[in-house]
Amino acid sequence: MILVFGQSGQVARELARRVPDARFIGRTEADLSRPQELKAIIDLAEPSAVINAAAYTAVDRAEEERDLAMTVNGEAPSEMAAACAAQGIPFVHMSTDYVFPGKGDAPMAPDAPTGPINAYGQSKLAGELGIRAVGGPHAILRTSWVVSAHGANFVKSMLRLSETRDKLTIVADQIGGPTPAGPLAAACLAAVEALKNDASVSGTYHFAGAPDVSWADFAREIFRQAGRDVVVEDIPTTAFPTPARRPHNSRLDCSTLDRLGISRPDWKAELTEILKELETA
Ligand SMILES: NC(=O)C1=CN([C@@H]2O[C@H](COP(=O)(O)OP(=O)(O)OC[C@H]3O[C@@H](n4cnc5c(N)ncnc54)[C@H](OP(=O)(O)O)[C@@H]3O)[C@@H](O)[C@H]2O)C=CC1
Ligand SMILES: Cc1cn([C@H]2C[C@H](O)[C@@H](COP(=O)(O)OP(=O)(O)O[C@H]3O[C@@H](C)C(=O)[C@@H](O)[C@H]3O)O2)c(=O)[nH]c1=O
Ligand SMILES: [Mg+2]
Repeated sequence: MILVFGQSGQVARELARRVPDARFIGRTEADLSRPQELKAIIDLAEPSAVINAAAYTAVDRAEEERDLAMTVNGEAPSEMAAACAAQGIPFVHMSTDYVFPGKGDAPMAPDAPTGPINAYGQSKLAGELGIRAVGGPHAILRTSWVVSAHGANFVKSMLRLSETRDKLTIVADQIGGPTPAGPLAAACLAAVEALKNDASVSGTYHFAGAPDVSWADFAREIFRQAGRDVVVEDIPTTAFPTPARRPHNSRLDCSTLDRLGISRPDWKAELTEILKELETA
């Protein structure tokens, strides 16, 4: 039995579709702000693998709640990794493009130097370092710009804004790969299988949708596919002030994914599926 931390989040819901017999632990059963309780939960469940799909993901709010973000994203995953290592079972975790400073325009390889420029990124980097320090069989999948028919994400924000606006200004100088949560959940499961067969695939991987685009281009494709008549105006990041700084370059070099037997998903095709799901919801 696979144990999943997270229940209502984007990736947790997509995992539930693919492995209905996994056990999903929500916030009421395991609060990641209390990491010291996680080992007992894992020990008691005796899972064959653990996937952590829970995280503090409110990027702007994290600037105000640094300690909470650090506990949930930094300490909790390290505790999970330690419990998994003690049992000798695979631990799969997700991290983010926001661990990088985002300079230049070349895609970042998994071993490129990190240097987060916001509190969320710092907390996610702490989680990565903790998991690696434990040293058990693990996979860290760094992903970016996750979207799905559920939860809070850019696709749903854009559709909501289009109800009241016929023109939007969207930043065009932050570039990255929008990542559909369904294929990301499948990638987590592929990582579990790969680790079961061969623990030497342990390490950090990049998994993002292709092709890389700006948020403005992403918004235009959302409105095109959804048939919404909204004009998107390109603006620089400086014209859209937010509490958290965001990296300009979020391109992830995903070329080592073949070690897990997977490749980058085509986000435009997946967006079509997400919009269909939202229409019938
Ligand atoms: N969303 C994105 O754009 C990106 C996400 N990632 C990473 O991918 C992974 C999955 O993200 P995604 O599915 O989008 O995240 P969501 O924000 O959709 O879901 C996060 C989940 O974590 C849960 N959670 C938050 N705080 C706690 C807590 N203290 N105790 C227990 N559970 C908690 C939330 O529960 P509740 O519903 O009760 O609040 C929610 O179910 C995360 O590791 C994230 O950092 C990486 C790059 C981009
Ligand atoms: C609503 C809106 C957003 N924007 C910009 C702000 C921001 O740069 C970009 C995306 O906005 P969001 O609030 O969705 O971005 P954000 O929540 O920071 O998304 C990030 O979440 C975390 C969890 C990650 O790990 C990252 O990979 C990334 O997905 O769009 C505009 O330019 N105009 C607008 O009208
Ligand atoms: Mg957000």
